[in-house]
Amino acid sequence: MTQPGKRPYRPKSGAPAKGGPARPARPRGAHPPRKPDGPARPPAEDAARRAALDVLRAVRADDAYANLVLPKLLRDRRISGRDAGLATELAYGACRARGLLDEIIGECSARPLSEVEPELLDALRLGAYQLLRTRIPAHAAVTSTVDLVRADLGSRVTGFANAVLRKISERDENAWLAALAPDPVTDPVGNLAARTAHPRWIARAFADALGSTGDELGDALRADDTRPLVHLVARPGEVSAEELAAMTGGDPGPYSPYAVHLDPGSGDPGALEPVREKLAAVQDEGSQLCALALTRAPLEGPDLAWLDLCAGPGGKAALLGALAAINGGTLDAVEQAPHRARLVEQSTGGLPVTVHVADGRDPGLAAGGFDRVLVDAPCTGLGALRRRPEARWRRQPSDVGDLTKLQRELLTSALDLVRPGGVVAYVVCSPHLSETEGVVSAVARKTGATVLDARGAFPDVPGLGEGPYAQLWPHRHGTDAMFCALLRR
Ligand SMILES: C[S@@+](CC[C@H](N)C(=O)[O-])C[C@H]1O[C@@H](n2cnc3c(N)ncnc32)[C@H](O)[C@@H]1O
Repeated sequence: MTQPGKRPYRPKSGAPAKGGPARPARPRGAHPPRKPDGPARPPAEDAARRAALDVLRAVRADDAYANLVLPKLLRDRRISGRDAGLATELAYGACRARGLLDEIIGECSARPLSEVEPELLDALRLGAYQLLRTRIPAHAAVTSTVDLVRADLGSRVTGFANAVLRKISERDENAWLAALAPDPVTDPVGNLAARTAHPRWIARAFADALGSTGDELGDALRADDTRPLVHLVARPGEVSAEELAAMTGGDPGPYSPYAVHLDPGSGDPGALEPVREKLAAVQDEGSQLCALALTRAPLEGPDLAWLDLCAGPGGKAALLGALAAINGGTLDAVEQAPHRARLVEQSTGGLPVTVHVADGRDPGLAAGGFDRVLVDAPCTGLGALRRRPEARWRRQPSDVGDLTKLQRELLTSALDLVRPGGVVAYVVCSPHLSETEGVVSAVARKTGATVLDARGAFPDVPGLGEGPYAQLWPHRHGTDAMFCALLRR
């Protein structure tokens, strides 16, 4: 069974049959001989699945990020072309669908999942994903997975793996969902959470923010399985979006005057000449819009001193610094983590930006000393799940409480640092109402700050919500789900 809208993987015709006679068991830990000039490589036909399995293991055992581990692993093992495509589909797909895969594996396992050794469970996830969400023939999915299990764990568990996978293969994904997903009438959010392989609490958070438990909620959740286009930001004063589009073969973005969208498959954006020469950088168009919203809010009086209170790694600081340079102003950029502060220094080199390694809650800067302040606060990142395949299962509802406390403290500090009449933009990459409206309304109540209608600072962007906040969405705008509130002290 394939997901609607997903391009299924089709094995190359003439590919070696995986359902053929069983190969002799390879003793545990044994691999093909190491070539003198490189690392050990598994047989070519299994290189993709081996890579995908190693990514699943790194994500589980080391808390690694799949989208950082996989490209390195493909490079190191010299996996390219069709094999790299398959490895990517399997690794990212199995990470995204993990909760759903586990539920189905649990139904087919004679023992509880908590008693299945983690390395075996990784392999079962890889096999289940192939069975349920690709067009790889069932016998190939089962046999190749059992081969990996045998190579890594020995023959003692191959019978168990084989039995579980064969049982999974008796139904397609829709049939499993019909059996396992909550009833769509009495529990529409639970049903969509299961159908789109999201934890229920995240589907609930999206439903609350959208005011939808129906089609739009489904669209929002499905957007987390799409691969985002790469967006560039043209550095103001250096190059226009039109010039950058001509230099890169991309298209100007629909909303930000500095955005360029690259075609899928245009390769590593870091290798593009305008990016190497710092005329442009990779930045989601939604992030550009939120940084611009700070500069677009109406302001009376001086407008030269700007502050970015959570600046690392420096994407918004670079855009704000370039605009400040054009206006004859300056930007102070605060970042708590020293290594991220160094990234801010790198991204803002040559601009009128001063970087401070400090806690934004008490950065040691003059109270009331700034005309405009950006708080791009640490958050759950639920608005960028499409960028982090494993994130939806790693984040926990308990994360929200700690983060909202920090967010309230940072926003309160920003309102102390801005001058009377000045503007604060509060931004998070999450639509979770506790992190968005909850934080802003609590702080506005406590400090007496005025909440402005932020939508006016997003000209020509439709579908921002009921206001006074601006909420972007991947399924509406093609951006991350960024939230922006504007407050006046
Ligand atoms: C969402 S990121 C900011 C992204 C950044 N504005 C950009 O566009 O590149 C939040 C940043 O806040 C930093 N941070 C976390 N707690 C902080 C604190 N108490 N004070 C200052 N920075 C903090 C994190 O290290 C992280 O770099």
